[in-house]
Amino acid sequence: MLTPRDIEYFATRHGKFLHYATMLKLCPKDSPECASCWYCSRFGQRLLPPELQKHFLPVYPTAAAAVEAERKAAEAAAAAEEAGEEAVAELDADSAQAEAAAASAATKADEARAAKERAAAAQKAAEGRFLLHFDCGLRKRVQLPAVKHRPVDYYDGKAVSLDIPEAIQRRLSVRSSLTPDSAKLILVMVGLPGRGKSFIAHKLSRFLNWTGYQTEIFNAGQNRRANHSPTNHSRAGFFDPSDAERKAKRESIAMSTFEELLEWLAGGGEIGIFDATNSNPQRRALLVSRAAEWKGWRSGDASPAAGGAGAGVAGGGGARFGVSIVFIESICTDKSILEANMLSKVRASPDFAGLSEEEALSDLRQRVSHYEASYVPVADEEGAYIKLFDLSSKVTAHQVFGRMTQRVLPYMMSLHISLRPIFLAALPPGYGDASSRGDLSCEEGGCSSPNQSFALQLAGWVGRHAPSSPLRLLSSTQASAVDAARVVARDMRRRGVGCSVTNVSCLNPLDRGSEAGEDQWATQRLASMGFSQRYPGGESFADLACVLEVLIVAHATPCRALRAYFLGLPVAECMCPASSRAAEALANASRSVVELLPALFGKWSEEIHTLEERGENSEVLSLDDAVFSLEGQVG
Ligand SMILES: Nc1ncnc2c1ncn2[C@@H]1O[C@H](COP(=O)(O)OP(=O)(O)O)[C@@H](O)[C@H]1O
Ligand SMILES: O=P(O)(O)OC[C@H]1O[C@@](CO)(OP(=O)(O)O)[C@@H](O)[C@@H]1O
Repeated sequence: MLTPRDIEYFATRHGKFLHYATMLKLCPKDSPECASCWYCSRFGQRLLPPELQKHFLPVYPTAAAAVEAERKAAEAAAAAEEAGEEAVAELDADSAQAEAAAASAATKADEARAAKERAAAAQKAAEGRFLLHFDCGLRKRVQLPAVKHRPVDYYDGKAVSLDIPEAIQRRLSVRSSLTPDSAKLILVMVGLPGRGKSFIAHKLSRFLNWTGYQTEIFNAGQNRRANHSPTNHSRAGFFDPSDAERKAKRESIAMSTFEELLEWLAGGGEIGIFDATNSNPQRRALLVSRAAEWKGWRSGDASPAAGGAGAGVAGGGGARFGVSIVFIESICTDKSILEANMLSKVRASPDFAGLSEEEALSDLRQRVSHYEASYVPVADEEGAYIKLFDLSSKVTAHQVFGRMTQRVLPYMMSLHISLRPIFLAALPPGYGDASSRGDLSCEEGGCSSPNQSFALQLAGWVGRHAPSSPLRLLSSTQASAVDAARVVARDMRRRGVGCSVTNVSCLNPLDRGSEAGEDQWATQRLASMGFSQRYPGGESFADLACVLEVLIVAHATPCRALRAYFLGLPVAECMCPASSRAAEALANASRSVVELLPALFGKWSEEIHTLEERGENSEVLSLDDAVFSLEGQVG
């Protein structure tokens, strides 16, 4: 059964969500799009399922107008016919009067015909297009205003000239030369030591892998440490730019690391992150020209004519892959941040093993001053870049185009280094994942008891374990999760701890499409699905990963997907309960909370907590606290 939230969910994911109404633009009948259309595959071509009609008030402004016009036209035609008959009847009595009546009847009949034609045209225009006005209880009923075209400014309706001024054309050609969706992307880190380059690279890699792009980091420092003795290659002197021999060695290490990256891209990788200081324009120019001449051919490959797995081919003859380079530069001038960064670096990096903290700090400072001597920030002429200033308090972007690159920018803007634990609480089966989407007993008339007891247990656990600072609680928009969040929040506030609750539909469970409700093999199937494989008429893990931007409390699938993100594990693997104890805890009825704890370098560790049979505070929470009207959610 479909619920209002199904549509809200659909609309949110498919980007056609208008505040109070959802616009579904259905495919033209029998068009090729039908085959790939989510709506068509689920509901059949252009048919509004009866269960949907039951839950929503369908308002078809154009179609309704057509029906209404048709009704009026029929009325007018009937009236005209009647008037004509009356005129004929009266013809003998008073021919002049009858003639007038007949003329008026003819006019009315003409009007009726015209109205009918208008109605038919409107009906045709409305075909395949419905405006669903839904009344889901979460949102107020609104009557959509009739859509009427009116000029919005003085450009409206005026013909355009196709002669684009030369200056604009020049800009546009640069723009379009940068826009092609290259099959491969190289992110080149730039910045002095201790500016968070490796930290950012790790975060980016985890995020991009999570969203489905094969991403790998190639770190020049790591190569140096692996292939050269630490005595001669770790101390500050090795980084002295005036020492030609050492400089050449550093260049050679960097370029061979870059070659490894290219090699990996040729083997199927999609995004390579090159982690080194890349702190001067000469080095960066070298990387750009090497990537430009590289076409994805590995030394041992057969001739270009043999083709290959290369997707989006950019560039001319014989090109195998298109590859773009974007510089990611971290600039930080805040002295106190830098001091803290230096400390964390000398404590973590093997370069400083065997030195006291003081010696290590002094060596690192000297290394930084060597780099400062030749460091030049990335300039516009060098190509595309994203620059982060002082912990992303300012972000600038230049020539950031293309599908993959555009994924990176919003992530960079929201990147932060604050440390806070994250608790994932998955609702027990029967509340989302295990049944069909939205097929919840809670949905219609309050919660069933297992859910209440889970909410009480969770509240009790949070009361005992959560910090005394305000808690931010995110839940899905499904009633069971909303309920649980509300119970926890009430309890927190009762204890005098602030708790804000946000309900977000992107935390709703994975849509299992036509397989919803087939629970006996759901877990098995879930475990064997690939990252991008979709449930028939439903969604894939990739779809889920694409919409999750905020974190916590919901149903098993989004919780497991979030855990994969934080721990940098493959989403498909984490969906399988057998893959780890934590995955199992988020998949079965064990009623657990998985705590994700920030570790060094933006990494995370996890702990599993099992909720006790009865929450500590269950006695003070009345069941009425857990049951509430969804209407109350609307401000
Ligand atoms: N955008 C940033 N600006 C400044 N410092 C950052 C930033 N991001 C992370 N950091 C901090 O920088 C510290 C050192 O990071 P690291 O990645 O080793 O630097 P680098 O690779 O540039 O030498 C980390 O402890 C991290 O907290
Ligand atoms: O070749 P450049 O661009 O100097 O960058 C590589 C160097 O960057 C450093 C700078 O300190 O990276 P990292 O901090 O990641 O270890 C050195 O270890 C590494 O040898």
